[in-house]
Amino acid sequence: MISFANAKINLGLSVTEKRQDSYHNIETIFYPVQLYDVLEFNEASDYAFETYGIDIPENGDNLCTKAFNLLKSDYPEIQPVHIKLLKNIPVGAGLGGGSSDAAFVLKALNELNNLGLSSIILQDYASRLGADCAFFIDNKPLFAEGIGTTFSEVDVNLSNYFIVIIKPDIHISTAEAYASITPQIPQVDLKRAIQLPIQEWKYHITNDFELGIFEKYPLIQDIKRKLYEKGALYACMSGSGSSVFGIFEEKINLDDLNTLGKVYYPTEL
Ligand SMILES: C[C@@](CO)(OP(=O)(O)O)[C@H](O)COP(=O)(O)OP(=O)(O)OC[C@H]1O[C@@H](n2ccc(N)nc2=O)[C@H](O)[C@@H]1O
Ligand SMILES: Nc1ncnc2c1ncn2[C@@H]1O[C@H](COP(=O)(O)OP(=O)(O)O)[C@@H](O)[C@H]1O
Repeated sequence: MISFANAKINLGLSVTEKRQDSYHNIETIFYPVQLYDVLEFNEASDYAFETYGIDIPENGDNLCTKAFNLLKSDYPEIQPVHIKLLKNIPVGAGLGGGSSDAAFVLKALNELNNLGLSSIILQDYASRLGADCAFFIDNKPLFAEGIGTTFSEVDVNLSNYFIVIIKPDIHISTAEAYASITPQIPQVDLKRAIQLPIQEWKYHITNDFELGIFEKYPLIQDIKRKLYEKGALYACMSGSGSSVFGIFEEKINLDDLNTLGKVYYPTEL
């Protein structure tokens, strides 16, 4: 079996409160984008995991293995599997690649072993692997609050626009980004603001991580500025960074910005 685990961008993000459990409450809109990791699952006598493509900094077990172990601990009947991951989504980019891999492993194991787990149950397992992970179960645009795992529907469709993502050679740790932020009550109702014409988003929709991250890494702010200079209707850092996305009315080639970072053009498979 082959799964294509896509990335996400955050259309706006407010960090509203620090919680007792050391996490933060946030408000954001998760939007899936067509930039993919590839996961191949083959029958095996013992569990095995291999990765190719972009290097993943070691930080304990890979999230794919964590996902396998988590589900196996509750469902011992799960068959061993050999997982091959082709890593294309940049790491430490705010694109949720690791979380997506983990969510797609949960979904694949559910299917391969006929476990019949519902979306809600899979979301619960996913949220134990990472706050971002639960969104990738249903993998459709969603407004998220709480730690990013309480969802409600949102009507936003960018399929007629062209999205470009630029990832500078900067790795940002999510935990570090949260540690250096001062939570505040949002000035704007994101769910309402997203209903405005996209040309107006830049006046209303912000990402609270930008302030601190731009100060520390001015290159990331330069990328956002460049995207507007090139005609983006809206540009914003994704999640805790370091990638920045621009939404354009029409297809555009931004290869000349590759001195600032790697330029990605997410497209349907
Ligand atoms: C900021 C966001 C926005 O979508 O994504 P990224 O930019 O990393 O992709 C998410 O909130 C990231 O979610 P995720 O990357 O899954 O975080 P986790 O692995 O659960 O947590 C990593 C660390 O980030 C902090 N953390 C995470 C989520 C949250 N709501 N509050 C937090 O304070 C905690 O210190 C935690 O130990
Ligand atoms: N399959 C995976 N892909 C990417 N990162 C992974 C994976 N498994 C574990 N990780 C760890 O998760 C960290 C953050 O991953 P990722 O989700 O790509 O970043 P971001 O928080 O920017 O969305 C990495 O630094 C790495 O140590």
